[in-house]
Amino acid sequence: MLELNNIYKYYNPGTVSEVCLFKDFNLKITDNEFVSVVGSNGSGKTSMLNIICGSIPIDRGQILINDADITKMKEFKRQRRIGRVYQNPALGTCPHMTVLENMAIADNKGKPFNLRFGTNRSRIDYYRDSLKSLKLGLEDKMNLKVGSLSGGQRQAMALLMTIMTPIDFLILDEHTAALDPKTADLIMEITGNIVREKKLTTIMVTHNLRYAIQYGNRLLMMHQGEAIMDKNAAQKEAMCVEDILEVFNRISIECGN
Ligand SMILES: Nc1ncnc2c1ncn2[C@@H]1O[C@H](COP(=O)(O)OP(=O)(O)OP(=O)(O)O)[C@@H](O)[C@H]1O
Repeated sequence: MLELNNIYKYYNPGTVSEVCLFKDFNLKITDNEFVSVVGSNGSGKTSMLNIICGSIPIDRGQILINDADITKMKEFKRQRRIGRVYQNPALGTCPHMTVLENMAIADNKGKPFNLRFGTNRSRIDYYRDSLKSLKLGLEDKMNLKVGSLSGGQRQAMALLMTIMTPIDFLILDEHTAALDPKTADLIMEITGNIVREKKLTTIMVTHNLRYAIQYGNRLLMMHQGEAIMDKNAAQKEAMCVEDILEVFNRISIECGN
């Protein structure tokens, strides 16, 4: 269980451009939930993910994972339990290293660094099988530099590398936004399979309302630092894209847009 309790977050505090984004913000995400998060630009989605991952500090409040207080835990330590895939496929992989080397690095995340070649025949076979499961032919490109792969192939690899070591949470930060529609569909299919097979608790921020409806068992809508809509699996099941659009329109009228 992940808990954000009574979170306050200010940007540029004490200046003329001070922004209070989160004011007593609360959110609980239970194990095996797959939460789709939607919301207008600037509603606080990425800031919420950054707070969970420890990429930005909070001004007040508490972050708990399974009752353990991680509020002060550094980002690199949280990364052992929280995997994150970004919008930019280049962020999750190392372009100058081969597919095999990238896989080996992900496999050895958190292990002590040494100069031995960190993989062996059985691990290579395991990487090949894992890559094969993506159905992108990457198992035949293990000696190619990752920088020569397409954005979709790199994003699929980034996903695979994120779940190579056991994690408690998978954070997807608009991870299909930079891909063409067909590749985005494919990455979402791979995402759905991985989340189901690994039973990962997942938070997916997306502007694609179709994905928000189709994937996940909970739907959140953020607005001005608040979760203004929170639908459980059954309620979400009964929703369609037009229902979300209707809420978007209502709040934008209320805001005078
Ligand atoms: N580093 C920062 N300094 C100042 N203000 C910031 C900073 N990061 C975010 N903000 C402000 O906080 C608000 C929320 O931003 P955030 O990026 O979390 O929104 P978002 O919902 O992820 O938006 P988008 O859909 O455009 O990615 C915005 O008003 C933004 O300008």
